[in-house]
Amino acid sequence: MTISAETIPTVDLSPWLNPDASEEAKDAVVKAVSHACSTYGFFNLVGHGIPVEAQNKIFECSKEFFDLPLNEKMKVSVDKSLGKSFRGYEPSRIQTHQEGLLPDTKECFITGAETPADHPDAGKFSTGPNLWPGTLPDENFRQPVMEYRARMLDLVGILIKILGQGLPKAWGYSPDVLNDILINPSIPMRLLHYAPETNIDPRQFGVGDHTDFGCVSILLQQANTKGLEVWYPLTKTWIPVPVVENAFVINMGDTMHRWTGGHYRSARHRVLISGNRRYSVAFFLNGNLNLKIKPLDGSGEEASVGEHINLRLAHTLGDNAKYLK
Ligand SMILES: O=C(O)CCC(=O)C(=O)O
Ligand SMILES: [Fe+2]
Repeated sequence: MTISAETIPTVDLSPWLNPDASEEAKDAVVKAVSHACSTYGFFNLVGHGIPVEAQNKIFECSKEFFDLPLNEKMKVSVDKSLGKSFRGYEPSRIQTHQEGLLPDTKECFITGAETPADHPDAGKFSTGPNLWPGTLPDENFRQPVMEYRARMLDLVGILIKILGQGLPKAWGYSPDVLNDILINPSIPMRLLHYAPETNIDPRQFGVGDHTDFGCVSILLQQANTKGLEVWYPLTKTWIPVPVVENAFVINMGDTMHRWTGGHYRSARHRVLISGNRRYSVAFFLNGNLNLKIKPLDGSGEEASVGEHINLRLAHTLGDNAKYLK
């Protein structure tokens, strides 16, 4: 694979999923993923086996939801979610990632693992029942959203195994070393909508310069759109993340960065605004919130996954962090 400052790599997962593929072919997938994550922290994934119909369906769900009148969307706004579960509609201009920037223009609809309200953990950070808009029939919205989430959970499980195998051999860990992150994981997913903007202020972004908080993020970009960029420190430039046909963008978050002593890089990224509408879907493996992780390279202190992520989210919400209290 060539290192190019113009774009991020594309990795083909199909040999990993093919029971007849050779060990060499599977090993080449591990090497390609590991290289992409340690160099860029970002790559496009093809050959993942998730049908195009499932990708189109989730965008249909997004359109149905975001087309609702604001008062309907506000009926499921995040301030109505149980305790600190942080589910439902987050309106535009709520989250600010850097001092000096204006709040993000994106609006989003957040779901997570479905935990009933009477479960002992319901209401804890990122844990609880989802909020579903009453006006959208289950079969048009709730069911396909939950089906898509299940596909993402399967895919992220595969990625965690590959990432575990791709860690430096000199560290001496079993390839299963990352697997505990998948036990009862926090897995928020955001349907995202960027409305066309006419007044373009240089401090305004769809999503401002940030890193993701969790372990692994899986992003689906709408075809024929642009705006996502990733910071590449070697050239000190923002690299556009192109929409590759039938691909998911995979990126590493802060928890993975910290866990691997920075070996897998949580890269800064942002979404530019434009006069064009854009939809995307972001699935985040935060992981098991109770898990205590210590950098695998021996470089730092132990930290709990949940505390780390809660603090990072609260910071970006500023006054709106009341939703987490
Ligand atoms: O919409 C996108 O392309 C990226 C969204 C993103 O970075 C995020 O939600 O963390
Ligand atoms: Fe992000």
